[in-house]
Amino acid sequence: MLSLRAPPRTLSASPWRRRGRLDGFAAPRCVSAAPPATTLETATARSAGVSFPILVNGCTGKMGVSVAEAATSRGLHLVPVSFSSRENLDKTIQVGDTDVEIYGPSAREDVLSSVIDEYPDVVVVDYTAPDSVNSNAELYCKLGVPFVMGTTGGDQQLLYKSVQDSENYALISPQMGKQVVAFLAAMETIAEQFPGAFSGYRLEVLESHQAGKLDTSGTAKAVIACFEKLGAVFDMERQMVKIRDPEQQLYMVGVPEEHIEGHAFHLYHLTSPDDSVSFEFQHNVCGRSIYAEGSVDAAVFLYKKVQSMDPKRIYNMIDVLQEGDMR
Ligand SMILES: NC(=O)C1=CN([C@@H]2O[C@H](COP(=O)(O)OP(=O)(O)OC[C@H]3O[C@@H](n4cnc5c(N)ncnc54)[C@H](OP(=O)(O)O)[C@@H]3O)[C@@H](O)[C@H]2O)C=CC1
Ligand SMILES: O=C(O)C1=N[C@H](C(=O)O)C[C@H](O)C1
Repeated sequence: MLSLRAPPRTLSASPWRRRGRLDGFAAPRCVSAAPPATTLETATARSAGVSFPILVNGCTGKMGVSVAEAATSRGLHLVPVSFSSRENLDKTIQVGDTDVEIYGPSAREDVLSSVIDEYPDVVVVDYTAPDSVNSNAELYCKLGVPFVMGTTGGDQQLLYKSVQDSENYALISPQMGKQVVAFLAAMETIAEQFPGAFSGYRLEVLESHQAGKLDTSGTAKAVIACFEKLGAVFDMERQMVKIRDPEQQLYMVGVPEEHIEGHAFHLYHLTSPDDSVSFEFQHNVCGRSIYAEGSVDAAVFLYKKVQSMDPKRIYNMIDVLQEGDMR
């Protein structure tokens, strides 16, 4: 177990350690996960003309249940079905007034087909696990059901290929939080307009998430891709600092104790070749409400695209933001 006095080796040469208690990595003041009632009312009113069935896959998990709750709060019809990687779970999850029945892998194709028969305009939102991204996407594409892929990891190239080949509708994004999506959009714009502007700069990246997170942050990977276009050099395997130890998160990163089990802190530090210039960017999120609300925005956006038979078919959250469809 690592302590403040003995920082992890991976952090030993980093700017975060030089600052002692990572004091620049301060947590936001996180109060409540629930948005104020007035915001919900506004959102419900805004999506009043749009109501459709939504199936959230991964309701045994934390994001799945948060999205299901946000969807019902926004007046969408939650399909009372979700899937698990476990067979014969014989479990229901209560979300508001809905009892969501959980099915195992062997039943998922038949059950999803029946759902599509009953709710032909259903949209699926997927928050499962990195190792199910591709097989789940294959199934949604095979059955022609539009889906929002919030789950990170898997083979992203294959994911896009499955959607392209099937001509299905999908929205894929490792990041659903509006303000972080805006930051990512800004990074993509800078990278496109000024490629090589940070040539030779050293990049250091730290990401801290709850211990149960299986993969490296998909958001960090997307931001790093932009820094690479800007000319910074980064070796994902060797240089990425992933913090999953609650003690380090509490004492070194500064995550509030109540958010140790649900946070996403990211820090990117750039240093010029002669050490005379440095840049630092951070986005620190406590809880999951911004992703849950963004996921519902994504489902509403995708539903509208399907209804209007939009030819683009594959979208990301920057598309949603650009069309002014994020609350
Ligand atoms: N895009 C974004 O903005 C965000 C993305 N994420 C991503 O969402 C994913 C889930 O995160 P989180 O909810 O915190 O993780 P959890 O571990 O809490 O939940 C994931 C759930 O997926 C279930 N699961 C695993 N395999 C399958 C499968 N094949 N079919 C159906 N369900 C399955 C597991 O349940 P069981 O054991 O019953 O199978 C588990 O409960 C991660 O990839 C994370 O990175 C998270 C936050 C924001
Ligand atoms: O697993 C999480 O929690 C999160 N995953 C996403 C990612 O991998 O980028 C988004 C956010 O960091 C929360």
